Amino acid sequence: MDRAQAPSPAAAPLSPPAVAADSTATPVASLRGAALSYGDRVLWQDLDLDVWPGEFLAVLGPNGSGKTSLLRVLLGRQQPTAGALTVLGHPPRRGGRHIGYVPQQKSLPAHTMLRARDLVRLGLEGHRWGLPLTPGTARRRVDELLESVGATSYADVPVGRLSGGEQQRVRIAQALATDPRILLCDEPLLSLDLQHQRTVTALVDRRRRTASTAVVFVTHEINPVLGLVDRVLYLARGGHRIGPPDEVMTTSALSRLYGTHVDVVRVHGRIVVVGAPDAVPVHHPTGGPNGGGRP
Ligand SMILES: Nc1ncnc2c1ncn2[C@@H]1O[C@H](COP(=O)(O)OP(=O)(O)OP(=O)(O)O)[C@@H](O)[C@H]1O
Repeated sequence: MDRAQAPSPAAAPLSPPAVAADSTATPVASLRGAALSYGDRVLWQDLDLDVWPGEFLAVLGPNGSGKTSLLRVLLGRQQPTAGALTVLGHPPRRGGRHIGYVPQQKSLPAHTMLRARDLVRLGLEGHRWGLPLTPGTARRRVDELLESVGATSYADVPVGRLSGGEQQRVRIAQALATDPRILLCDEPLLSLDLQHQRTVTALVDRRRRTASTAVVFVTHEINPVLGLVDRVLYLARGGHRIGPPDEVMTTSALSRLYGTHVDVVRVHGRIVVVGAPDAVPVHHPTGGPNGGGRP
């Protein structure tokens, strides 16, 4: 598939989704012509995207398609190879304020003695500028954050002893400590059972509804968040497709993106993708007029 046939990567910035119907809203993150390559391997390119306050953007794609790398770019931990990018009106930089990050879940070592409240406190202190919080204020804020995710009962338990789902709640409390206007979540549902998946998605959804925090949610599985998603950004083979789930999660859209026939079927309200290649073949640009075609 060459670039002329590439699935219409948004050529112009997209309109705010319904959730951001306020015409005066400004995007919390904007990418124009953004690209990321490692060596001659293009993960994504020509990415034009505005993320709106209160929007729930799901980022999908096979292993190695560059989902985590996109979050790293938004966090200022990775420079895009091309294009322009702003987050909360500025070029992203490490430790930026009002950006919450829930990293990909790795079980915390069993011997970790940090308690749940210590992790949340780190989130609170790590992002503060100016005068430090008084101990009483910090403690109250930590308690509020733990309560907001239903983690009060294990606030003083070392996190290494918590279950995966409990640890995930604490991570979300930590991410909310920055009072984020954009919340970046990297596969927060991984290895959680259905009940914990529901809890985590409900927490994230509540935050965006009560505080208009934009959510960029990397996931392998759209079904647990299907009812919440405003738009999908699907990355594959160095290309991408952006739009509402009904436009992106279709046989024709994903077949074009993958360059091979892929079936997308809906069964009992769930979306099942059949035949998508698991991993991303390495893509070498040929250096054509649009920055490189496909092999
Ligand atoms: N610093 C780096 N240098 C070179 N290659 C890298 C670097 N960081 C990531 N990669 C490669 O870029 C590709 C995309 O990685 P990334 O973690 O963004 O993918 P992903 O879509 O999040 O994958 P997964 O679904 O498996 O988590 C991977 O093949 C990875 O090995």
